[in-house]
Amino acid sequence: MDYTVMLPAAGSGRRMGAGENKLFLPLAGKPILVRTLSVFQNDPDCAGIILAVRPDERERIREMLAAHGITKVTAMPAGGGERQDSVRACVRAFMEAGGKDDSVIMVHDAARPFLSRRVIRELAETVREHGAAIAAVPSKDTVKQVADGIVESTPDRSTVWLVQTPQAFRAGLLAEAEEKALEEGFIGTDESMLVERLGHPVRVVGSTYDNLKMTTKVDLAIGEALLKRQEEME
Ligand SMILES: Nc1ccn([C@@H]2O[C@H](COP(=O)(O)OP(=O)(O)OP(=O)(O)O)[C@@H](O)[C@H]2O)c(=O)n1
Ligand SMILES: C[C@](O)(CO)[C@H](O)COP(=O)(O)O
Repeated sequence: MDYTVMLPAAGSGRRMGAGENKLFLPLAGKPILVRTLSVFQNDPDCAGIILAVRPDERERIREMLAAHGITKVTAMPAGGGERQDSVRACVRAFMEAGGKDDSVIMVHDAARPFLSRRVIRELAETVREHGAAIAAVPSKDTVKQVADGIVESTPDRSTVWLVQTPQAFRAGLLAEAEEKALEEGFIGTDESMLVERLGHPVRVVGSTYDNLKMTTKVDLAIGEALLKRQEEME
């Protein structure tokens, strides 16, 4: 089941505090960006990768792709100030290159190198039928809504899911949701929020707890430990 992946990689890694884009940091010897790209490079169902980059990093990334045998990147549009702008640049590049409204596209954070092929497959199958599907895990913790340091409410935990990427959509649906958000000045923290605003139902596919986003130094340490365990099991 073919899909094309939109990979926003144009962040600054402020919370990682590395002084450069965190995607260049090594995770057990390989840059985080290369680890994430390799998942899609090695997935026969992935027809292509569109990578949003910071213009001043384009050349360095090009060299990295060549050095690591990543051949599926078909476009590298300039990312924007917000993650959502970077994803929109990818979707526009996809459509301009002849992408069809009913093509399956996935959006995946370049900073999440541990996604599983099983989740990608289930998302692709679900989106073919329903148009929109996201990866998520049930919350293991009790969640509170808090205002000014005071608990306002406690949502029923059985209804709370922690959302990850990939998030998969029919291309035309996501493009419409993004353009509406742009027109209305709405900024969401994921693509699902934009599609929800169109009133389109978004399905949830059960993912794995190790599909972590490398956001802070603690995540890097956990990532190293996960890779070590994987190597020991192989
Ligand atoms: N303007 C932006 C912001 C983020 N991203 C990408 O979106 C993904 C998830 O974002 P996040 O983890 O927040 O990355 P950063 O923005 O780099 O980190 P921070 O918010 O700590 O600065 C990353 O792959 C990041 O490169 C992007 O392409 N364009
Ligand atoms: C899209 C996302 O990864 C879902 O958890 C997340 O919302 C990205 O958030 P960030 O603000 O870029 O860390």
